[in-house]
Amino acid sequence: MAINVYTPGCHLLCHDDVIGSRRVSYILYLTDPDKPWRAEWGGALRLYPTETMGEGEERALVPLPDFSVVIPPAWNQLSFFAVQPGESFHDVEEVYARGEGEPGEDVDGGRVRMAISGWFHIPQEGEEGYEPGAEEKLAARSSLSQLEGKADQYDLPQPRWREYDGGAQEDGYEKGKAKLEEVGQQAELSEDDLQFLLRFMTPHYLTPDTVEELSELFADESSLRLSNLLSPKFSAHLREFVEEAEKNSEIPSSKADGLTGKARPPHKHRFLYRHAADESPEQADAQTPYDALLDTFLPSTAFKKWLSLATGLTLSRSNVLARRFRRGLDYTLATSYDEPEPQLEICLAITPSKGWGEEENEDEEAEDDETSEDGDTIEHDKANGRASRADEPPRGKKAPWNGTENGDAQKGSTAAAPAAAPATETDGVGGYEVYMAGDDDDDEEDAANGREVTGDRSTGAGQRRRRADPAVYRSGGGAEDEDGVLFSMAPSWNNMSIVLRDTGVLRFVKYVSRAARGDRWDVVGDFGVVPEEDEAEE
Ligand SMILES: O=C(O)CCC(=O)C(=O)O
Ligand SMILES: [Fe+2]
Repeated sequence: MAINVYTPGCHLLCHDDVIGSRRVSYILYLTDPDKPWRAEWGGALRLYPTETMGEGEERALVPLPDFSVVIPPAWNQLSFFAVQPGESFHDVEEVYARGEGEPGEDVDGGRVRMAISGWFHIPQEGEEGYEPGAEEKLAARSSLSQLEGKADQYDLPQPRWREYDGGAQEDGYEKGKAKLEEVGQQAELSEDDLQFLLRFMTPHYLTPDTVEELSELFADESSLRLSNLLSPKFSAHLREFVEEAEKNSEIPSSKADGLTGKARPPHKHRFLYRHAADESPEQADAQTPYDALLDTFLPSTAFKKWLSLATGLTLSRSNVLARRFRRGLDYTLATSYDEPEPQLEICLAITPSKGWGEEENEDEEAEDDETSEDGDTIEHDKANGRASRADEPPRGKKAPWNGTENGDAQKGSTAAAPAAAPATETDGVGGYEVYMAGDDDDDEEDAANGREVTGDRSTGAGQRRRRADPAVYRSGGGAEDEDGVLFSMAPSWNNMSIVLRDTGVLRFVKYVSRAARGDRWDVVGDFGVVPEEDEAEE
């Protein structure tokens, strides 16, 4: 049994309450009896329907991305439901902050959602109705096992990997040329590559000096933040487009079918997405700037080449996805990266609205028309791009990610004593992306195997682990920020993060509060990294 108090900004993400032998969940609402709760204040208990996917061995129950039942709280109201593994998914709607000018005599306008909640369990040993093994059976079907098991195949979006074939053609390329010029994977950018990249990127980032500087920084940090990656001209077009698109509730569609959707299941994530198209359209001028970014620029071989040079890594394949996190709705829960080889992850922030807790950038785009379409020479760059070190504290006044992330805890299946997880004021409007160190158990295991967790806090999200002589083993304690945050970035316009993500590193996007001034927009890309030993054979 627990008492939870939700004040404006508080919410609880989707979960199924399954822990151990819980059978029935109940909630007794203790809102202010003298100020009847209003549905528009939020705070409703919302239930998610499930659907059965697959057949036979592949059969799994999966919750739909949207809730179907909404139960606003009320003084002295009792709600209860059966706890069913993989089925009893529910969440608590954000308690919305009072809008400007809305009446209300006290700070929260009376929006204090207090409730007592608890669980009745199946009969325990010695109790009437006790069935040996019943609890174990329940546990096996828990959402935790769903999380790791066969239900994954029904998750959306599924990765769509694009393989590169060395000299793959981009539109505007002279066929075959790139291939001839390419000596090894990390070849210099050809004149064609430069011409192509200059249609999108700030010229500064394409100069050999900058690329070299970036690769040195990256070697130290395993991560980079690049501001103003997109050229002023392209950025201005794109911004205009996204600002217009923000007025609709969808993600801008693609000519090809089946590329857009809503991420699910909601106990892992929810956001609108669009995959990069498999083929870049024949006519570039029929593209919106959003299409051009997603279908042409980021999946291009030229961009991969540049990324390879900027990181010193040999890259194999990519999976590019545009995302829109709608305020008051969307988030991702922390998920761990479990592949044995690290992967390179980029995120281009293209959120046009302000007020995300990051320093307010002056509008830098607009005027600069110098980056002409036919391509400036790289010497003629305006150095308005800026790379910063990953261990630099995030710019801005507050660091909302320094709070604990209990607001989004997947409590049902992982914690024994969940709390209501109220978000605090320092959470701001959310929407930021965070990389966090995974479970410490791994590190202990590594230590036992004579592996070292480097003690260097500037290592970035890579949290590189190297084999080390057990005699010089140092404990990982104090190695990273105390709260385990390795890297974070708030929504912003035209900034790119590049992070080498190691096995076990967690990543999530904090729920975007309805109080945000807009939605979080970004484009993310995952790139396969060819291990160094194999490079010779490539
Ligand atoms: O407060 C509510 O309406 C539901 C709370 C809940 O789901 C929980 O605490 O697990
Ligand atoms: Fe619950």
